[in-house]
Amino acid sequence: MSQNTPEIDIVLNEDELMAMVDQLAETLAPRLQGEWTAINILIGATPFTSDLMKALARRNIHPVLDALWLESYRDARESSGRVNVRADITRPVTGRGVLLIDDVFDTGRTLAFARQHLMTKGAREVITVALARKPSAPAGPENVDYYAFEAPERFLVGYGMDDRGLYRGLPFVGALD
Ligand SMILES: O=P(O)(O)OC[C@H]1O[C@H](OP(=O)(O)OP(=O)(O)O)[C@H](O)[C@@H]1O
Ligand SMILES: Nc1nc2[nH]cnc2c(=O)[nH]1
Repeated sequence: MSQNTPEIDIVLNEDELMAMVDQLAETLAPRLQGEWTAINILIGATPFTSDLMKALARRNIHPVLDALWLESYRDARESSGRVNVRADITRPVTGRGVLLIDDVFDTGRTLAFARQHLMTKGAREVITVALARKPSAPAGPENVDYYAFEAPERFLVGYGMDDRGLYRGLPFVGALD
């Protein structure tokens, strides 16, 4: 990488990522029968959502795809403690199952907010899925329902995850100090 790029340690390479996403789709497929909406939590979950949707489609599962733009970190490496809605979903979810898709589950605030937001809109049930789960993330009833891997307690970048807007396009998951 260029001189101005910090040292990024590879946590998961592209092949490992694809295998994990495929395994998640295999696990989720039996639960996604009937009327489901998959919601990409913008911006970070976009590459993961794209690959998960393809893996589900290969299993003949075709949820409606929508997006919910939430923001709580902006350019910081710690949560602001508030979740702001920058743009809401575009189709009703009343009576539908909702699969909320996020890249990383850290303090759990974003998915807790999103779950409540979708239940208030009348979703029949909400399932949460994240690519990565931090070891310090909430357990018990606040836990994410499904995740692909337990990440190190470091700041993750790549495969959608950013540092001040950078590195979302990296095809692997990396960690910065
Ligand atoms: O579990 P939490 O502590 O809430 O952290 C997880 C959230 O943090 C990031 O969002 P961010 O606010 O940085 O927006 P982004 O998706 O645009 O990067 C990430 O995409 C998750 O949505
Ligand atoms: N990019 C990025 N965003 C996060 N939001 C919560 N945790 C993280 C993280 O480790 N990396």
